[in-house]
Amino acid sequence: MKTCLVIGGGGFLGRHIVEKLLEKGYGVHVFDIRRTFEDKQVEFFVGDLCKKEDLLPAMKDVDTVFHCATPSPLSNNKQLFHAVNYHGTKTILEAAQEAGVQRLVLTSSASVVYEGKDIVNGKEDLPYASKPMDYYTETKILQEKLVLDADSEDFFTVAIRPHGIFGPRDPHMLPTTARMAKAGKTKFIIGDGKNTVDFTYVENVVHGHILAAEHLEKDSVVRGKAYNITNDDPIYFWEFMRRIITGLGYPAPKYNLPYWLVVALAVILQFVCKILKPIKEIRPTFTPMTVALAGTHHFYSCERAKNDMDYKPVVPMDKAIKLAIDSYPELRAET
Ligand SMILES: NC(=O)C1=CN([C@@H]2O[C@H](COP(=O)(O)OP(=O)(O)OC[C@H]3O[C@@H](n4cnc5c(N)ncnc54)[C@H](OP(=O)(O)O)[C@@H]3O)[C@@H](O)[C@H]2O)C=CC1
Ligand SMILES: CC(C)CCC[C@@H](C)[C@H]1CC[C@H]2C3=C(CC[C@]12C)[C@@]1(C)CCC(=O)C[C@@H]1CC3
Repeated sequence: MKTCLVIGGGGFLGRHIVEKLLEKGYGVHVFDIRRTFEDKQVEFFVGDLCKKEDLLPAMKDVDTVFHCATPSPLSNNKQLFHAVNYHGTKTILEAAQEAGVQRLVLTSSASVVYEGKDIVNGKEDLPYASKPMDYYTETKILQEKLVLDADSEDFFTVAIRPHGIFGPRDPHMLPTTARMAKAGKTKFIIGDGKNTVDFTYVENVVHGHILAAEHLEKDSVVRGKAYNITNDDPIYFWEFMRRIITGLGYPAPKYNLPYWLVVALAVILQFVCKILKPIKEIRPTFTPMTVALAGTHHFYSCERAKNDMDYKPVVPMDKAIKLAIDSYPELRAET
């Protein structure tokens, strides 16, 4: 593993992987649809991962590819998800093999096994969701299968399944929560507030990716496998949210709403949005998927990563929450 290419390296997780690779002395190429930062140590390639001719120059002399590009998981664009996550990943695999790349680490998602029902200490051998709740999950499943099936004698692959990533420059968790808090929409707890979930600090996710890449050798057990990577410290969803919301200076959620009621409202809202789509595109924060995530248990075992690649989180939850909040002074409530 000498020169690495990070596809999606201009995004949240990708850029953290880039920073750690540089710190560890690797050569780094970045491929992304737009340039998001400048760094003299990095060769930045702007292009569309759906185009092999865009990818090939970025893969020259690269031995390891990290693929962590995706359209926003909170979008509902079926065509875009299929084009980028499925067909684009196929194109990446073809280009990588043509360019002589030896290893590919995919950022998958623990959500590939989640379909809105409780998951308690879920292991990697749970079946893929038979009814994925959104196009994001549907195409993450297709993508992961493609990548794991591509493992071969001279091209080694592995998939990392993080869950609920947060940290500096996170585009979803803290910004969405702060926006809702500012609009006075975080007064309510969905369900009894006792559902336990994983939230994972970005540096732990990076650590899991780099360990996987460093273990990806000919006789390694990690080849062709998926690995859950979490903080290994499940927390009540609403305790985590309370700490983020109050940490940003907003009042804690305090009124409970029945879970079934909010699910029903989200399903109705989704139906209304579908009808209105030709006239006006609306993207509600509360979809059946986000409501399910807020009201069910979903936490995962990382025993496999501990056993096969000696994984252990490097940043504990208390410190992670503090670092994340401190990194976002602009999201704080005005006083
Ligand atoms: N965030 C989370 O909680 C979790 C994320 N994951 C996975 O982690 C990975 C990284 O996610 P995250 O860092 O949060 O996402 P980001 O949106 O921050 O990063 C993804 C990057 O990919 C770019 N991209 C999108 N389409 C293309 C394309 N066609 N060609 C080239 N680049 C493209 C995006 O550009 P642009 O922004 O312009 O679209 C963006 O820079 C993804 O695979 C995601 O599925 C897994 C579990 C949880
Ligand atoms: C309920 C509100 C106070 C706060 C809303 C927060 C949500 C925006 C986030 C809570 C769980 C998050 C999550 C993801 C995106 C952001 C949340 C819905 C993912 C769907 C991102 C992509 C994945 O692979 C799985 C994540 C699960 C958790």
